[in-house]
Amino acid sequence: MHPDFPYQLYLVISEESCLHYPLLTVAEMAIEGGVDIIQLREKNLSTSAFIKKAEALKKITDKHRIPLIINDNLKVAKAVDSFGIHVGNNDMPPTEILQNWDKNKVIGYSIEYLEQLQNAQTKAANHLGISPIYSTATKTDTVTEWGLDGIKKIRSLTQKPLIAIGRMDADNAADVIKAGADCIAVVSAICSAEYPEKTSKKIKHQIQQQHENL
Ligand SMILES: Cc1ncc(COP(=O)(O)OP(=O)(O)O)c(N)n1
Ligand SMILES: Cc1nc(C(=O)O)sc1CCOP(=O)(O)O
Ligand SMILES: [Mg+2]
Repeated sequence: MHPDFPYQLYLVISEESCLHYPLLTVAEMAIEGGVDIIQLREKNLSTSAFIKKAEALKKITDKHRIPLIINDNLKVAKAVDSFGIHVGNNDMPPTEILQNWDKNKVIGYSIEYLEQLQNAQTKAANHLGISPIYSTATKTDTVTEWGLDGIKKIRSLTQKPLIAIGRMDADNAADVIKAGADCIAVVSAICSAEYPEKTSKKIKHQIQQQHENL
């Protein structure tokens, strides 16, 4: 486990991605199954509707004492006093977030190009999303498909916590951890599962087993 990011299974959730139950139900089931951290990623809500949903989700994450990350929107993150925010190359950059939010807040930043590892945004970020490991129908505006070799390369260039995202599931989680990722981020494998708790448990087990072997 990375000392600066003691989370192994990261749920990225939106209402749209939840196929069998409402978002709050999926979140609670996933936490029961071992999810350690949750990001609320609502790309089509107004800021006020995003805040309402984030407030409802934060009640659950607070109850279970796990961190809530807000995708993209600093106003929402501030309104709910979230643990942190996740941004990519088309969002407010980490350096600007640092200037406009409490210094103890946590910033995640997506890595799409190797050159980003040398930039000021990576330096300002607390952890990095490897974006994506494998191409996925859940997010189609991506550039690099990093694969296992990409994870190894990025691992050799930075000590920051690495979050693997993009078509992650129980079948590939162990290989991704073995390649150097610290944490696995999941949307559809959990949100579209008939049994989100059982699926989360399965993925978490694969991650933990692999961490023990390293
Ligand atoms: C953990 C994690 N990693 C990467 C992303 C992608 O962020 P971004 O590149 O800003 O794309 P959108 O999610 O905003 O579409 C993420 N959200 N979480
Ligand atoms: C939110 C997100 N970001 C990505 C990136 O590559 O940066 S891929 C992605 C969606 C991942 O969904 P699934 O687990 O269903 O493949
Ligand atoms: Mg973004």
